[in-house]
Amino acid sequence: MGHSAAVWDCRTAIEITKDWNGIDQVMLRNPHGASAKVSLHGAQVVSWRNEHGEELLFTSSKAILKHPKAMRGGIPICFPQFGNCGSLEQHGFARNKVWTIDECPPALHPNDSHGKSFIDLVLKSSDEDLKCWPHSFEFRLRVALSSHGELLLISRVRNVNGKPFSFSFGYHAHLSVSDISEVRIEGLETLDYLDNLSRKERYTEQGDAITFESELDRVYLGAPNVVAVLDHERKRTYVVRKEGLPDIAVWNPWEKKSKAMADFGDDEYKQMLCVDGAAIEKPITLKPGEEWTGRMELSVVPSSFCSEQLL
Ligand SMILES: O=P(O)(O)OC[C@H]1O[C@@H](O)[C@H](O)[C@@H](O)[C@@H]1O
Repeated sequence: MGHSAAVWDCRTAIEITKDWNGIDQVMLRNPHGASAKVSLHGAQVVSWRNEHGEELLFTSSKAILKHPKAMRGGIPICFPQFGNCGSLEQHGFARNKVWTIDECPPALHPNDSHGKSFIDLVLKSSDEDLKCWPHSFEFRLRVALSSHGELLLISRVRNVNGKPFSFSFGYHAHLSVSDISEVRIEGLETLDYLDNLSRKERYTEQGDAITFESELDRVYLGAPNVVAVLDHERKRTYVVRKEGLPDIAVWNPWEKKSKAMADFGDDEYKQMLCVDGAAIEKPITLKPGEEWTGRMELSVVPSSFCSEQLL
């Protein structure tokens, strides 16, 4: 029996199974056959498929699926540190923790629920976390799949500590692309960026789009809230929308670096592009009791949409 959007029952659109480590993972479906899978391991979105069943996120064929390491691919959550800009492990500890399902999350705007299948996850600082990062927090993540197949991630971080704390953050989205050499990013031109390949020095983007012909590892500062990733060969465009996240990080390790990484398959760097909605240059500071919200929405449109219509 088919479902129209009006009678679609979001409760039946969710299924809980186990991931590779026996940790729960949640499958979200929409009425047209699109799906998203979220592991409680790191609250990592590990799959996002369109209504034709095509995978839209990259996962390495050599991904190491061993708790507590985050799998190479999908969308790991980088918190409370993005990259190596602090004293914590690379990209922070949240991606290596087992989150729980949040049965009674504080309310979000009705638009973030209506017509969507979604799951709410929560991570609270453990005694172990407090040893390396002595700030009590509650991190709530909603992952939602809309009836049009868009993937929405909403992070809410609350300071439940007696003192202010600061953190950096990123949705480390591994997009699946046909061939990195054929891909361009529009929306970042003329921006300043920090180049991780030259000691985070600041430069200004000169090109009229970002294209790829070698390793690239940058943080674009004060980026617009909509960025388009055009994949000419697949004739499709990813649209990345963000709110509450000033920066966009862009990463592709290229051949030499990916070969040196145990969890990358041969030449797989060609099929991957990381575009992260992030808060990196200026960490977010929360006073006791304050909450921060950062959202990222991913959608895919045919490449016949020109970027002027999107940006
Ligand atoms: O190997 P990791 O910890 O998942 O990080 C992957 C990459 O993530 C990017 O965001 C960083 O800018 C890179 O420098 C880093 O190599």
